[in-house]
Amino acid sequence: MTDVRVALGERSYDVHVEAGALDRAGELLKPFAKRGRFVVVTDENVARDQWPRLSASLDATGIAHAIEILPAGESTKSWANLARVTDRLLEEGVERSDTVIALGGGVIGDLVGFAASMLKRGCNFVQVPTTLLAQVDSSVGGKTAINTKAGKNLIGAFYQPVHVLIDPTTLDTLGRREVGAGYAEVVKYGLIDDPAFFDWCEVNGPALLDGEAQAREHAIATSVAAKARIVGEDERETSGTRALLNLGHTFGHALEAETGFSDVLLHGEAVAAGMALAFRFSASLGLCPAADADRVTAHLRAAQLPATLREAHVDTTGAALVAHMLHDKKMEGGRLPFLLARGIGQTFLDKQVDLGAVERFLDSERAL
Ligand SMILES: NC(=O)c1ccc[n+]([C@@H]2O[C@H](COP(=O)([O-])OP(=O)(O)OC[C@H]3O[C@@H](n4cnc5c(N)ncnc54)[C@H](O)[C@@H]3O)[C@@H](O)[C@H]2O)c1
Ligand SMILES: O=C(O)C(=O)C[C@@H](O)[C@H](O)[C@H](O)COP(=O)(O)O
Ligand SMILES: [Zn+2]
Repeated sequence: MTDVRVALGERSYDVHVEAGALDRAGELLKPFAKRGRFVVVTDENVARDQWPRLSASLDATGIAHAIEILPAGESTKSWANLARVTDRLLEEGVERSDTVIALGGGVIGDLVGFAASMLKRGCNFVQVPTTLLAQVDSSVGGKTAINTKAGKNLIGAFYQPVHVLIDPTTLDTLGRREVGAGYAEVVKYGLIDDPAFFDWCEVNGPALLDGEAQAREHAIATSVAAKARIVGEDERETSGTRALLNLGHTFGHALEAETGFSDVLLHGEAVAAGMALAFRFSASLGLCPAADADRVTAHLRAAQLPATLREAHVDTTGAALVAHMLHDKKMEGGRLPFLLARGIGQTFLDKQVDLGAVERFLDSERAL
């Protein structure tokens, strides 16, 4: 069992990690059920595999509940579903001091968090993440959003949950491909500033991907602690510290846009390819040893994650990918700050990157 505090003044909250916590959720979440009632939003797969556990626990504690079940997948992060969730919360008579539960992966967490930020100008929400990606990354930190025609997460808000409840055993029903996608965001913490954790991933990644409980819990606890520390330092991504969490995402979001935010390329898979590209781009600029870029590429491939444009199912020009990047939220004064690396565990934000060089690099990558 681990508890991590996200320290944000009056918006501080705890992230509670405990195997089996979902079966005790009624008791653990009771303090947030102000009127003895929760509205839970989830998706169809989680409704089938994990909702029965939460619902039984709420029943056992005498907490009334209503549930809204959305379709699964990235396309659920849409204006239409934002309207559907907010309409349902209004129908259910949710008040500002009530708490909505987001039960699911990053898609549900991002969408429901955004809906909660808008409902009567903000009601409480609890994240109960059920994918590895959501447990190590998206449930913590308060970035909420939907996708639009122009790109990824372009409409959203910083809006913190009041609590995060993580039960690693919910991952027992998650598919191998989705576990792999979450693993990319685990590896990210090692690559950002924790080379010893990257070493740990090289040794223990296979066990984690196989669902070995100890490896899984260590990865979740380490990732949540890293994310809480970074978010605590720079909640709204203004100082440059939080931008480190965007390693691989400028390339990755462009790859997701190119594949139409579809099942062809999951977010975590796009991030894996994006991190490999960021390391090889850094090596091509002479910033990072080629051996480190090779090590990153090899580790992601060993985890069956894509590490090249071809492996990410993207066959387009550097210019087309850079055009997607111009929507990146890090754009500042017409320039795009890039996350580059001097080596494993030495990521930094470079504000002077020439987009022409990015374009030429991506064109050269098409041959791989
Ligand atoms: N807010 C943030 O800080 C942040 C961070 C990282 C990623 N994200 C966002 O998260 C999203 C990706 O999240 P994701 O990878 O969790 O995808 P997801 O939410 O689409 O879940 C992946 C799939 O797994 C299914 N699923 C979820 N839990 C399950 C379980 N326990 N058993 C069986 N099936 C289960 C879902 O139904 C879905 O089909 C992207 O939109 C990304 O932009 C946000
Ligand atoms: O929490 C953050 O900050 C992150 O950047 C985490 C990322 O893994 C996540 O995908 C996030 O949603 C990307 O944010 P965006 O601002 O680039 O949309
Ligand atoms: Zn991400």
